[in-house]
Amino acid sequence: EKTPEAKNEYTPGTVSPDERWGKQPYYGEHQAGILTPQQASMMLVSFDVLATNKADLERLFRLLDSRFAFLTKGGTAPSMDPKFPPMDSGVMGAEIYPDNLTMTLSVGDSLFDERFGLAPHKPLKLQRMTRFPNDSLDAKLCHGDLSLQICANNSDTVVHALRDIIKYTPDLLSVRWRRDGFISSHAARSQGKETPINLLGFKDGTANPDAKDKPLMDKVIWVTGGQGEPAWTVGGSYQVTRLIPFKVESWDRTPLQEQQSIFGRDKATGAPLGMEKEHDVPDYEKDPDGKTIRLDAHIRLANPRTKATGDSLMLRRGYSYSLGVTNSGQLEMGLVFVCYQHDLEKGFLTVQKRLNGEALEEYIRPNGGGFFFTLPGNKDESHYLGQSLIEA
Ligand SMILES: C=CC1=C(C)c2cc3[nH]c(cc4nc(cc5[nH]c(cc1n2)c(C)c5CCC(=O)O)C(CCC(=O)O)=C4C)c(C)c3C=C
Ligand SMILES: [Fe+2]
Repeated sequence: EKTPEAKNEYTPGTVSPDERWGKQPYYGEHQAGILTPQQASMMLVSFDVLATNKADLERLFRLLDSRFAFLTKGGTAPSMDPKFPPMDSGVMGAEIYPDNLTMTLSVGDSLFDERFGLAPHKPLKLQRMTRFPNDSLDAKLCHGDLSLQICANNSDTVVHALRDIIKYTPDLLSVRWRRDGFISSHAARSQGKETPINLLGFKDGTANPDAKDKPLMDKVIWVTGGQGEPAWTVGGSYQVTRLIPFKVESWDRTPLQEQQSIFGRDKATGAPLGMEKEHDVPDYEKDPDGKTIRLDAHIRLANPRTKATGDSLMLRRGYSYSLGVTNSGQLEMGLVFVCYQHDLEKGFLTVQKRLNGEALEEYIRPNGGGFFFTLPGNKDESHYLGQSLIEA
């Protein structure tokens, strides 16, 4: 009798006949969930660490490592002794499918305070997120000792993974804030070929650097050593998270022409204005006065494509969110902006400074998020995630 997995004849790297058997490798030089093609469902959870000494922080990292390894591999839910609480929440049934689950752990600036003696080992560019001019930050939605990005094909898998982590860490972690996100399952199934559309109706992610280009990823995304970074950070990356509500009621009453000029792209095709195809590259030298793509268009400010600014500075991995309504009756929806880069200053901070004052600001007001450093991957079962930091 074939195992259920064999029946589905799943080959790693392909879409399984039953997508729930899709598996992302857990062990490796880098954590999964960064270069992984975006799964349909995500959750971003920020935690305060309750551990008060380094030994307990190590226990936490070891525990998270073993739960991540189990959940991303999948398996049968452990059997239950009715005298004890069930080992598993049971929300996925008897079979815990891997479902392309990735769990990506990052550490915040506050983890390097006096509690664990880690201050001398802080990543060089890691800092507490500060307010940008158009922000209206809600303290309850900002920062955290840890960030956990959970992504999978289906949201029940994501919720199951969160419940598992919470169950195993009552004395070690407390949730600070969390946000659920989604992209269309059609875009997710295309494995990066189809660009997801955000809740302003624009393709979002088109000009991302090619995640399959390893030399480019080593240049743009991963800390590779030197440049004053502590040795333990090699293989990691800076993670920026921003919660960005949209004023969708006003946006939906804004003329198409204005919407397109704000981004600098055609809404239907995603092509830069004046061009035909989504992946055509704008030539700003031929448009110095912004007659075709205005000078304060989002894509032009984000990436002016001059020799001085360079090209690909970050990998964006954003998700839409949709909650209820605000106290004043407005739809509460927007973008969970997530990006990764090897240098927080050269990446997000430089780009965000250029975006300050952009035309899009009329329709957005960031209210949360934080800056984190994504730990290097755990290379094999004889190690644990975060070991290089604990042993630094
Ligand atoms: C600081 C970094 C960025 C923030 C914050 C940001 C917010 C933000 N972006 C969109 C929608 C789109 N962004 C697009 C392109 C784009 N955005 C950034 C950076 C930030 N965006 C970059 C670096 C780029 C690429 C520019 C380029 O190389 O040409 C696009 C166009 C399509 C694409 O390339 O993805 C859209 C659409 C929203 C809605 C938003 C916050 C509300
Ligand atoms: Fe953008």
